[in-house]
Amino acid sequence: MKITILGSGAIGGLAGAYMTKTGHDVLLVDRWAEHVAALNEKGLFIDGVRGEMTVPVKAATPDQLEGSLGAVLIATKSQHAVEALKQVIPLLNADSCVVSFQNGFNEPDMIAALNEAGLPGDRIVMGSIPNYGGALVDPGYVEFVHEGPIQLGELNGEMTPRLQELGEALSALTEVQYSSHIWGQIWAKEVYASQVVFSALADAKIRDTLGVERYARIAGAVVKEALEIADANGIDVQAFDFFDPMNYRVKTAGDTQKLLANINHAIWLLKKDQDTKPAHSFKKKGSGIWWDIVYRKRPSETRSSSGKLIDFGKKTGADTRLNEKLFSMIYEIEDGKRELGFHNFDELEAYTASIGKTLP
Ligand SMILES: NC(=O)C1=CN([C@@H]2O[C@H](COP(=O)(O)OP(=O)(O)OC[C@H]3O[C@@H](n4cnc5c(N)ncnc54)[C@H](OP(=O)(O)O)[C@@H]3O)[C@@H](O)[C@H]2O)C=CC1
Ligand SMILES: CC(C)(CO)C(=O)C(=O)O
Repeated sequence: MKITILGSGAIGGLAGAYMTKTGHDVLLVDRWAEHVAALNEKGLFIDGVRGEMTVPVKAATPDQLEGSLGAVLIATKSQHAVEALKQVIPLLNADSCVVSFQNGFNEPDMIAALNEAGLPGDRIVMGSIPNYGGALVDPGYVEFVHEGPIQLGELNGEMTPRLQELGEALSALTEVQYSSHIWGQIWAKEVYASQVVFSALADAKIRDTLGVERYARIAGAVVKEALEIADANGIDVQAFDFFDPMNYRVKTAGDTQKLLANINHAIWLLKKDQDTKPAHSFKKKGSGIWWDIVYRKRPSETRSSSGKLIDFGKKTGADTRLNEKLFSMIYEIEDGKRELGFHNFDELEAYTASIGKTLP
């Protein structure tokens, strides 16, 4: 199966390297010209949870694309998903397969862009959520930060030959979980993402933010509200390895303990592979949101992914105040109007109490 990956950073780069290594015909595409040059000259260097290796890969910039692309995986940040897709629309046809291989509610916008070009978007687009983690450190260098499965599914829930074929190719990297409810899976990652965004209010390790009960309680309240936004939209939010929505439907103090246990379990899952690698000093200490703000010094994908959660909430009249406050604090940090730091947690804690959303 020929596979073209648009956006070959942490997520796209790792998938592309492992699939290439097992003999698949993969082209890694990225708009960062130095990264593409390094990939072609030296291959992709990977370190982190599985040790070090260099994988020779084929890479190109988007303007070099021509001919048939095979299955297209879009692994940019969500704010770049549609523009990445639009670049390749002239090379697609009604039988093409395009996978949103990233976080965020990207599929409806991708379908709309394809429909606008006269292509059957709902047939072409497939959904996915990668749950392994990494960081694009330098051109040609990705740190593999934690293990995790990939969820993959047709938007109509069917098991199709192309889904199976792509799943088999991706299993060169990690476990592929076929989902008949991929939209509920995508929502689950976005609901959970509210606590990921929360942890980026300070330049600190996840264990020092979500790992502290006082802060985990605020994060839990934010995720609880996000889940209520999903409920208001009639979404069947699915569980995944870091997150079980059942644990966030809090009514009693006992329920809060279950929620805190879920957060601790997520931290354990994200960190367990790193704990066995004391020789490697991990560069990525927080989430992808933290990585963009602190390490790459640029806006994260919060506006384009979590921002849409607020739009979904407003459309259905759900209460979005806590998530809106949190995201506005991140936007202020990105716009240089607010400092990163633990004072942000104090402010959000006070706001949570002021609107009566402190967990019991
Ligand atoms: N990293 C992680 O641990 C995890 C990430 N995810 C999700 O996966 C997605 C990808 O994240 P990640 O791999 O970290 O992102 P990275 O920033 O590491 O990589 C994305 C790459 O795509 C490039 N790009 C942007 N627009 C285009 C375009 N139009 N054509 C070609 N290349 C383009 C970017 O270039 P430029 O820098 O110029 O924008 C960048 O090099 C995100 O949605 C993220 O939330 C999910 C689970 C874990
Ligand atoms: C799962 C998690 C939090 C960790 O890699 C992620 O999706 C990210 O870093 O953006």
